[in-house]
Amino acid sequence: MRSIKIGTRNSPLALWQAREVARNLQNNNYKTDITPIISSGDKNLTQPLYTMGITGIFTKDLDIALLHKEVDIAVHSLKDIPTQLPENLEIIAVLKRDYPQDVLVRKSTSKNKELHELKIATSSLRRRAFWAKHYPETEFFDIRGNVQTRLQKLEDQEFDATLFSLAAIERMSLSIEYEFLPIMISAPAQGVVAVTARADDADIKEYFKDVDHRETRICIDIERNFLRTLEGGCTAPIGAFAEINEKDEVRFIGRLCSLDGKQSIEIDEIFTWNDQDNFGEILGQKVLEDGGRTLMQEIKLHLQ
Ligand SMILES: NCc1[nH]cc(CCC(=O)O)c1CC(=O)O
Repeated sequence: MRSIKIGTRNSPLALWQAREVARNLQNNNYKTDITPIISSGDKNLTQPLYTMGITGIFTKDLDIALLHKEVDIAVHSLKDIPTQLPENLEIIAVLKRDYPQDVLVRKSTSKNKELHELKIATSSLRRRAFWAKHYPETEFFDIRGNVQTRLQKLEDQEFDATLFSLAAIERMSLSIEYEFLPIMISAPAQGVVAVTARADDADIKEYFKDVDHRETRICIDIERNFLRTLEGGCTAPIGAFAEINEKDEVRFIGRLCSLDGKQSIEIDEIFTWNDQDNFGEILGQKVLEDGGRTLMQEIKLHLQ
């Protein structure tokens, strides 16, 4: 049997996620081989990128490696994968979601401040807007880089706190203090590891049939269809979280917010799932009709 070539970005979090998928495959007696893809930019392509519909900055290089058959699968944080995949690529499996929440991490010298006093470092439109909705006087700072770099910047720079995905903290086994934030709604598909592959690779798709986690798949389909319905190719402060309760119903919470957090449209619904209805689209349409269309136009104008 061939060894399955796993493509991944080179960050510690990405490598952890790739190893997690490898562990899953090894449990089913498949051989694996992890290939970190470092470079971005030009590879010698005969076909222009735009004709392949490649958009995501985090996923682009791995999309190309897949399409060139340099790797058999790619592993990503699903929240980094655009709602529109390049032609002939598919999400063939998602792992069980564990930690979807955003959490607050303070620097050691800011432990005693009130939430509304904190200077917050985050480059996420969603995290800024949702935070500003509750604490409108907040001063925000940009922060980029992987989890470890961001923690170092937190200690070195003038801001008090930053927001992380709890999944990232757990996966990196970081022993840091964090606080849950009921004011946040996580990004669509946050906390979920996804595997992409070529849509016509029947062997690979067969290997992953048992890996795909059904409940997670149901929830992320709703969240991503909600996002796709709202955004129309533009990034905006959008939160979406679906979960299946003890009665086998789906609870969905979603939010579209203006960039400054002053206006927001919320949705909180419980429904019985079936595979005929596109609930994500139905819920997204609801938000659009409830003032979301105007809000999205304003956001697009601001971001241009
Ligand atoms: N924004 C980058 C990013 N993409 C995926 C994760 C973490 C893993 C996940 O939540 O799926 C992170 C870091 C973060 O949000 O703090």
